[in-house]
Amino acid sequence: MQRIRRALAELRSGEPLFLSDERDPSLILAVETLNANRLEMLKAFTEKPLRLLVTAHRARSLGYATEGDGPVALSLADTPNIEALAGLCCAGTAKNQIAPIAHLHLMDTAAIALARRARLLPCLISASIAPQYTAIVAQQVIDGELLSVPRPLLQQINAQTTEKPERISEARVPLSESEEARFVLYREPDGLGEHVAVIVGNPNEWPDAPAVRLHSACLTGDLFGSLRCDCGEQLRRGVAGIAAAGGGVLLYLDQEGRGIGLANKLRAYALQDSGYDTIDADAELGFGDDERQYEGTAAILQDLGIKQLTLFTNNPAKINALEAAGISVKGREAVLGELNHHNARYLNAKSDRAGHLLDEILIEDQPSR
Ligand SMILES: Nc1nc2c(ncn2[C@@H]2O[C@H](COP(=O)(O)OP(=O)(O)OP(=O)(O)O)[C@@H](O)[C@H]2O)c(=O)[nH]1
Ligand SMILES: [Zn+2]
Repeated sequence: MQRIRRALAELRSGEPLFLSDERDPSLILAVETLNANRLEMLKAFTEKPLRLLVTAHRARSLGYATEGDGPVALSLADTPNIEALAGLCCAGTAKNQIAPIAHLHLMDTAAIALARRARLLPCLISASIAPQYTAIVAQQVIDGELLSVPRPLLQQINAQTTEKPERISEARVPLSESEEARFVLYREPDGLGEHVAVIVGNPNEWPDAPAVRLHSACLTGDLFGSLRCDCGEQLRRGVAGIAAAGGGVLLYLDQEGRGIGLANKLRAYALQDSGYDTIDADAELGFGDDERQYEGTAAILQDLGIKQLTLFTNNPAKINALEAAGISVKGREAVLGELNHHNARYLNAKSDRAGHLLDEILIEDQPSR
């Protein structure tokens, strides 16, 4: 776990990682952190063309006929240029500069999972280390200049998401929508994610299936009242609804941008301003429709003693995810925000493409801007 945490930090700060696989020892770097020096450094260790690792979503949006969820490796010409690389990772002008497909290495899938977990663009550059440089790389690892990530460790990256968040601290926080409220903070085992359970009302007086809302963080909507989405209203109405239903929990989940992080959500917003809808924009960036995971969420509910609940949501996928994790969803209540001309396109896409139950507010299709 400690090494995975360090690997996430290295990747985010633009340091290379040494993937110490016997067959294909290589250095990887996140493309969004690339600069001319870092690119030269990678090239200095290899005699083969550099490879670009992208997700299946990104490969498909680049026009590759790939099936399944696994990543795709592209073979880069001798002198890849940073702008063209960025264009291959993120919607840009590079679609006509299609590179040939390269061989996948055993650690590629886990490496892409690591980039996702680091909430970076899931796009990595990889350099196979030429045999004459392995001793230099080994020395850098010994000197602490380079972090080595062995294959078994990297393969744990997905498995670790099933570890339970830990209860850290709590306090009474009266809210305008419910004066009787306590905030309980849970920390993910990787030490990065933090979720808050807002306990509304007195748990001893809750109904048998207490009201629960799983609210995914939305800095723009929750804090600033962004008109691009409906989150801020849903947050406040969620607390009020839970209080009116006799109490329960609003879980404020560290899942900004449907799990892709704020940096990527802002990238997706920029794409939406050039015509993509919310789902296609995420696909252009290499992400699926919804990258959120709910195993930790179910563990928090269990820690709070909740085995059955009434869910405040319009998203059937959340009901399915909780049921799959062993929590019984006895009923559903809608939590609606307000339709406006900035969020109409977003809400329509959620209804038409992601199956959200929003008929009550989607009276008519309005232009987005
Ligand atoms: N990637 C991405 N995330 C967005 C966008 N707009 C809002 N979000 C995020 O979406 C999450 C909220 O998801 P929604 O689809 O609005 O609602 P939900 O949580 O699935 O369902 P409800 O329970 O009905 O609210 C928050 O994490 C927001 O930050 C967008 O255009 N792109
Ligand atoms: Zn929002």
